[in-house]
Amino acid sequence: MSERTARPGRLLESVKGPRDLKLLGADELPVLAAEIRDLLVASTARTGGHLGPNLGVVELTIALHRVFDSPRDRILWDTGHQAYVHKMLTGRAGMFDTLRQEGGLSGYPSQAESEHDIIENSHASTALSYADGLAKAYKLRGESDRSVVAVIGDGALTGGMAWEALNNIAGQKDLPVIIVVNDNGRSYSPTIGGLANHLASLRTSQRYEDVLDFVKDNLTRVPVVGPPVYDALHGVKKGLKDVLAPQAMFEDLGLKYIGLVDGHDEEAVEAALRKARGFRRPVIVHVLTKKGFGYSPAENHGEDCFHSPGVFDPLTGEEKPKPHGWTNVFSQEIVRLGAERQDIVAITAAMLGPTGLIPFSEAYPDRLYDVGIAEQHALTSAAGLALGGLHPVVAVYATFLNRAFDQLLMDVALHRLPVTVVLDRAGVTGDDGASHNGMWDLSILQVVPGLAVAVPRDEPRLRELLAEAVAVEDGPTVVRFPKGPVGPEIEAVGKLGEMDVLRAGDPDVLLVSVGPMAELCLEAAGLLDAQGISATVVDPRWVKPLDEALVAAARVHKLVVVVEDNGRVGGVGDAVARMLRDADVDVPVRTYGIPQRFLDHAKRAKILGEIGLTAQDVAREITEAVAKRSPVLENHPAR
Ligand SMILES: Cc1ncc(C[n+]2csc(CCOP(=O)(O)OP(=O)(O)O)c2C)c(N)n1
Ligand SMILES: CC(=O)[C@@H](O)[C@H](O)COP(=O)(O)O
Ligand SMILES: [Mg+2]
Repeated sequence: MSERTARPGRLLESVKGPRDLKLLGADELPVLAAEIRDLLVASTARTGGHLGPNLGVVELTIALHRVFDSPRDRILWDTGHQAYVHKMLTGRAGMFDTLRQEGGLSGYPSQAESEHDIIENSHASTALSYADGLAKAYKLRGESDRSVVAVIGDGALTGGMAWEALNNIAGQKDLPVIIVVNDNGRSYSPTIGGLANHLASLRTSQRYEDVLDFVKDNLTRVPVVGPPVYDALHGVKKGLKDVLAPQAMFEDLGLKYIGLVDGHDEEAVEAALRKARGFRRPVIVHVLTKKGFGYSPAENHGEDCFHSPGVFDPLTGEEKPKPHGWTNVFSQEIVRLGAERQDIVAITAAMLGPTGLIPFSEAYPDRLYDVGIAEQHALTSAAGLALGGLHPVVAVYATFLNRAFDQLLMDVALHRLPVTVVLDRAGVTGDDGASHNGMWDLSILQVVPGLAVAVPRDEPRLRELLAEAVAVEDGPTVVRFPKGPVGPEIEAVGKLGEMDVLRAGDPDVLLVSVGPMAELCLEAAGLLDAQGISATVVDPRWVKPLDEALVAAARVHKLVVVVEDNGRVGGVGDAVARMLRDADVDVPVRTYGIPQRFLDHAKRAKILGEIGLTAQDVAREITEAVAKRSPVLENHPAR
């Protein structure tokens, strides 16, 4: 590839929208594709982002925008992580140096950015349902000439919602929904399950590999592909078609099927899409692509084809090393616990690497279940495993647990089953925007009877609380921790019931620190001290159920303050207030947490500053609150 900048190349620069794209000649498209790949690599190298998935859909996206008339026709991207190319072709190529930066381009489709983005997704397997609804709406409004195209990956196709939607779409013969299955054989890691095995048996056909290699060598490495190359290419493709049977499965469901289509042959994809558009009924276009295509460090990145690298060197693909993080600690500890306890099994919903379960899967391959992007199934399957005498540990991002709430409530908790849910990426995550902040779990989990929730403040506490969680055998447990590096170790100076006292104070303020908020709380306590306000800092460790010792502690303080990296509504702060109310303790309770709104993408530290989750903000507000209630403190010489 040529030298990379985060600026679009000449041809890409000239494409201000799909209309310009349609004017390009066939000979210009490989050049455009190469420029898009250059920009993808250059920009994600600087900002991090979903490189592999986007490298794989370059030709597919070009073809989609040449065939359909967006935004009148609607192109929906399932999950939305692979929409960078779509952004580039809809007038946003010049903004890629701002990708995932504050005020810059979002990493997912965004209505605010473009009329070409109608859904703001990023949780997987939803696009077919949106498409179903949109197409029904257009039909009812007499706009059936509009096409609705949903692009869904083989990974997202493992999600239950996708199958619920397929069932609906297939049942409506006059609904012009085009489902493009972008089949690259991978989620983060290879896609699992019966469907995936079936697709894999076609993909791994040697003939097909030959085609991909041929395309790779001839189509993308030269700026312009001449007729001899295409002739040869189509010759090979014809051979391929003769050998591989179409997917009977989709046709059996009642969907028209077009495939297999070589997703890196732009002309072939265009032809397939035009044919699909002509049907005016539900149709599947089965496109084969290679994740990371055209950038060898991604293609050869065995673990996940550079699904979402952080900052990296664009020339070598070498990633900036990540500091020791919470996920690593969990990763090590679950392996250790697995050695002690043969009944511990682990479950991931298609996120083996990101949740730190690779070492567990290597140590105990028979005790690891990747269930696909299927969080709901993960929880109820865990219930089954527990009913069968095992102790499942379900490792999932906090934001994705939202989907499996009912399963946790009814299938696990109602049965008082020993399932431990480990929530990674809890709290403000930042770069991935509104949908990826883990800011709801501590609120929704409050209502689950019999569930115990632990929030470790540092590495030793994560090890300790995880061990305590898997030791619980009469009901479910949750352990939650944030994204990123684990902070300094904070030793307790005493105990109040089962709570750790991190700082002993006089009876002014009781600071209840939730997990990693301990650092902030101790700093705030120091700032308060300078103002003549004494703060006791406690870490409950288990935030559900709350320790009864909190009631006695609250009674002897003038103000109780709860600091949590979770939505302010319904979280630990509200639970503390309720507990004190129920115990007739008349002391004001303040909660510092995430305001109840969807947060724009930015760095975590920046967001925390903006929402007032800093030691300075918390100390200042406490000082004001205390001053209002205590004339003695108001007259303190420090102020
Ligand atoms: C409900 C949900 N669970 C997990 C994820 C995390 N996730 C993001 S992309 C991805 C893999 C998607 O695979 P696929 O649809 O095949 O797209 P590809 O990246 O291969 O193009 C996963 C598991 C998610 N976005 N949503
Ligand atoms: C699209 C998606 O849901 C994930 O790929 C997400 O972007 C991962 O973020 P992390 O970098 O926190 O693993
Ligand atoms: Mg895939």
